This record gives sequence, structure tokens and C-alpha cells, in this order.
Amino acid sequence: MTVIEALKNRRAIRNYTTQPVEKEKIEQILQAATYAPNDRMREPWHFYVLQNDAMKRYEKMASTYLQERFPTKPHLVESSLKVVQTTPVAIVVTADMVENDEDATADNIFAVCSAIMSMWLAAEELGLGFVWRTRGVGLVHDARMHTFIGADQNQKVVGTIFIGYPEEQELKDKKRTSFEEKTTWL
Ligand SMILES: Cc1cc2nc3c(=O)[nH]c(=O)nc-3n(C[C@H](O)[C@H](O)[C@H](O)COP(=O)(O)O)c2cc1C
Repeated sequence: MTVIEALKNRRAIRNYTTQPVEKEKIEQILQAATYAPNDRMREPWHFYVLQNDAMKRYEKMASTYLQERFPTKPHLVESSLKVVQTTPVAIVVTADMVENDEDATADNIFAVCSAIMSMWLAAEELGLGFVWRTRGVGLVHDARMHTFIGADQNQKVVGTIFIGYPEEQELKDKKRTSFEEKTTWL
């Protein structure tokens, strides 16, 4: 598989089989992340891997959050929790924030985004489904996730990654705007 092919094939995969994900594959994905470009080699990422009991604790925390956030939408709460229950592995990725340096902090977040994309492509090559979540059960924008993983004060949660072997499913093509419409040649 060429890089261009992996880029074209890559999709957000949200439904998984019950097949466990081998530790070696999780490690390959984490290793891929560490090759990402990053300013001044700060390597500003950290990965919190959740499986088994940790996923159960995550589900409990997500349940409290979702019920508070969507008190009038029990179906949404239920379907969101099902997602957590049926995901074998989640990886919460943080970026280091640099005290009194907003620009360096932003660059660290950009580097972590690059690392997550590398993880996504590695998962594609390894035959694993992958989605980067921020909203809802992703809990990236809620302090509870930060507390749950035991992150330091200087770490910012950037993504909650869900990984598993993909369930057979037909994915609708997503129309992509051509680069011509998104490009200005100066
Ligand atoms: C920063 C970021 C946040 C995302 N958050 C979510 C999310 O909270 N829930 C979700 O289901 N998908 C999430 N996604 C996945 C996108 O919805 C998905 O990539 C997009 O619909 C394009 O589909 P594709 O990845 O299959 O090409 C996120 C993707 C990115 C890059």
C-alpha cells in the first residue's frame, strides 16, 4: 500500500467486531506517532491507552457526563455508551502546553495532530478501524477526561482515539471538494 493509497482509503471507522486488538499492533500505532514532525523536537505527545477495566471505568465516567449533558436525550446517551462498550481500545492523546508561550503551545498541538494522523494511517495499514473523537464520548472538551486519565496540569487532551477490527460495513463515499477550489496560487 502506498502512502497515497492509504490516504485515499482511510476512513473514520466507528463499528468494531469483538476481536481483541493485539498489543503489538497497538505498539506499532504508538510507534508510528513518534515519527511525526514536531517543532524543536519537543516530542510533545503522551498516550493514555485504555482497555478492559479502564474501558469500563471510562464508560462509567462517560455515562455521568452524557446524562448531565443530554438529560432529555436518553437514546443519544444509550447509543453513545454502546460505542464505548463495543470499542476494544481507546487511546487518549495529549499535547504538552508550554508555560507563558502560546505559540509554542499551539505548535505542540499541531505536532500532536500530525501524530494522530500518522496513527490513523498506521491503523489503516494494519487492517484496524480508527476514529478520532473530540465531541460526545470523546470528552476532549470536558475536564473530566483530563482528570480521568490523570494528566498533568500542563497537558491538553487533543484526541480520544477509538480502535478495533472493523465490522463489515458499507461506507458511503464522502464528497471531497477538489483542491482547485481550496487553493490560491500566489
Ligand atoms: C479533530 C477531529 C475531531 C473529530 N471528532 C469526531 C467525533 O467527536 N465523533 C466522530 O464520530 N467523529 C469525529 N471525527 C471524525 C470525522 O467525523 C471524520 O473524519 C469525517 O466525517 C470525515 O470522514 P472520513 O474520516 O471517513 O473521511 C473527528 C475528526 C477530527 C479530525
